[in-house]
Parts: sequence; structure tokens; C-alpha cells
Amino acid sequence: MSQTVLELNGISQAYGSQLVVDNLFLRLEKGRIGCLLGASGCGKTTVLRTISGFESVLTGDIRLNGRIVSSPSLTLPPAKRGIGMVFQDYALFPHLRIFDNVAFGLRGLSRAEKIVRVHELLELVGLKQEQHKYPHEISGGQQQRVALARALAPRPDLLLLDEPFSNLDVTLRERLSLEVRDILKAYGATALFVTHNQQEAFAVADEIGVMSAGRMLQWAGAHELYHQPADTFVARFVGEGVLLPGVVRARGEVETGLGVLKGDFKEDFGGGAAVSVLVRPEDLVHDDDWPVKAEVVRRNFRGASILYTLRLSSGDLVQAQVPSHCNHVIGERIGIRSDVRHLVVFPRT
Ligand SMILES: Nc1ncnc2c1ncn2[C@@H]1O[C@H](COP(=O)(O)OP(=O)(O)OP(=O)(O)O)[C@@H](O)[C@H]1O
Repeated sequence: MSQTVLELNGISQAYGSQLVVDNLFLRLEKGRIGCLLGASGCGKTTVLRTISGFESVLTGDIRLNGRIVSSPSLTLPPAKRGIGMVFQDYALFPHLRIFDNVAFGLRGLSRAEKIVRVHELLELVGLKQEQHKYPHEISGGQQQRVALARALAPRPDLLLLDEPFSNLDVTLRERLSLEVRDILKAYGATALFVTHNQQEAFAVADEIGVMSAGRMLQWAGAHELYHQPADTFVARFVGEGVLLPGVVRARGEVETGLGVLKGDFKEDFGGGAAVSVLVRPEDLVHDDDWPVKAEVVRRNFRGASILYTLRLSSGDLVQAQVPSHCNHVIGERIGIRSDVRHLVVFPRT
């Protein structure tokens, strides 16, 4: 049976009169990796600081393994929470060797036990060979893996990671984020990390919470967030594509600039209702035999594919992801066919 490690029940937090976390709920099961995803300033770090006990809550409570650690009348000190932290700047001790950095938080163990534990962790993050080096003698990616090993060493119930990859270059970021996921899974850790980078969230997390202005808009797996966004903010924030204006013709049918799109959608809009339909770039297929033509207004070459921004004859813009051997110039008219598998429809405001 699954066991809930972390629960946030309607927590709020403010700096002065500015509410930065607003009635936030979240539940993370043992062994799962969660992620808070949102633009800068939406309150992600404040939520982490509140979970770790550096901030208190104004409303609601935080439970770790069922025990209340924060409520308006209680803030258990950080050291008593059994939480490990990894920061974006690694925060390694520059004057300690890698071995001693990892051993730092291990209390109550004999020297022999410490050696076994540190070696186990360094093995896990693939850095046993580097144990005698100092932090400045290893790369940024390696330093972040040491920070991870150090945080895991005392066997925390929960690991919190604050923008753990943001100091690394793009290629390393991508590789390390996958490596970190493998390490956390191999260890069976329960972890919550924050990022503003959705590719990172997709690569690492089992569940992602999209935040805006201190609120949690949706908490779901990457597939669900992408294909069934809860509202237009999440639809725009996660992934690419457009919200195409349309009018409901009948149940499951919407008239748009791409023609009539058909498919089930949850909401029961009446005929004639003005709606927005989410159209992702992969929902459109380049097909010059198709009668619907659109004008190329922008192109973004991505190597394997080109993301075209196209103007329909209705004047609406859509985006299409097309294999990059289909090379078209701005101003050209190309055929596009919609291959929308399921309709995501919102009331148009
Ligand atoms: N110590 C503080 N005192 C006053 N206001 C603060 C403090 N820390 C953060 N804030 C404000 O609270 C809001 C949320 O900040 P927070 O750092 O939690 O956001 P974030 O989503 O983590 O942003 P980033 O991705 O830029 O780190 C912001 O408007 C920020 O300016």
C-alpha cells in the first residue's frame, strides 16, 4: 500500500502584506518525485522553505509521514524534520574533500560505518574515484552529484531540491537531470524539486504541480498536464501550441479556422458556444494534398523538426511541428491537416 510522505493541506504564506503562497494542497507518496513548476516569483522557493521549516505557515498544515510539522501554532525546526536539501549553488564545503563533504551530516556512526555509507553514496552517484579531491577540482555537474550524495547520506525521509540544475550549461543540465532521476529512483528517495524549466520537470518528475501567483493550478503527471491541462494558463504554460477560437456546432464538434474538429470533450457546451480549442504543434500534419492551406509567418529550425507558425485563411495563427526535410520559406502557403486526437476545449473569454 502506498504511504504518504508529504502532505500540504491548504497552506498559505505571506511576506508582509504580500500573499505568496495561497491555500496550497499537495500530496507526495513514498518513492515518488514531485516538482513545482512555475515562472520566477510564483512562490516555489517559499513553498520549499516552508516545508523545510525555514518559514512558518499562516494557514493549513504540513505533515511528514502523518506527523504535523507546521501549522499556524507550530514550526518544527528544520533539523528535526528529517529532510535533506540540495541547493542550486551546490553549497559544498570548499575546504573539505569530497569524502568529508558527504560524511558531514552523518552523526552517531563509527568511523568504519561512515566509510561504508559514504562509499555506498559515492558509488550511487558515480564519484567514488573522486573522493579525495576538493570541490574546485571537479566539474559543476559532479559537484551537484556530490551535493545529492551528501543530502541522501543521513537517509532523509524527504529530499528537497531548489533549482538543482540551473547553474549548469544546457547539455549538461539535460544529462544530469536524467542521471539525478535514475539516482533518486535507485535509492527509492521521495523528493520534491522546484524549477521554472518544463523540460527538466518532464525529465525528472513523476508528478508536476504548475504554480502561478502562489496557487497550485494543477498537480498531475507530465502526460496529463500536456494533454489535459486544467485551464488555459496551464495549457499555455506547459508545452507549445495555440488556443484556437472556435464555435461549438454540436456535441463533440467545433468549427474552427482548421475546419470542423471532432472528438469528445468533457464540458457540455451548448451549440453556438464560443470556445478555445487547444491545438498542439504535433496535432497538425503537413500535407500538400490537403485543401486547407496556411501561410508560413515564422519558422524555428530545431534540427530534427521545424516549428512553423502559420496563418490560416481565417486569420488565426497555429503552430505545426514538421520534419525538417520539409523546408519552407516565410510567405509560402502549405497544406495542413489536423490530426487532433482528443479535443481540449475551454470557454472563450
Ligand atoms: N524574504 C523575502 N521577503 C520579502 N519578499 C520575498 C522574500 N522572498 C521572496 N519574496 C517574494 O515572494 C514572492 C515569491 O518568491 P519565491 O522566491 O518563492 O518565488 P520563486 O517562484 O521561487 O521564484 P524564483 O524562481 O525566481 O526563485 C516573490 O514576489 C518574491 O519577490
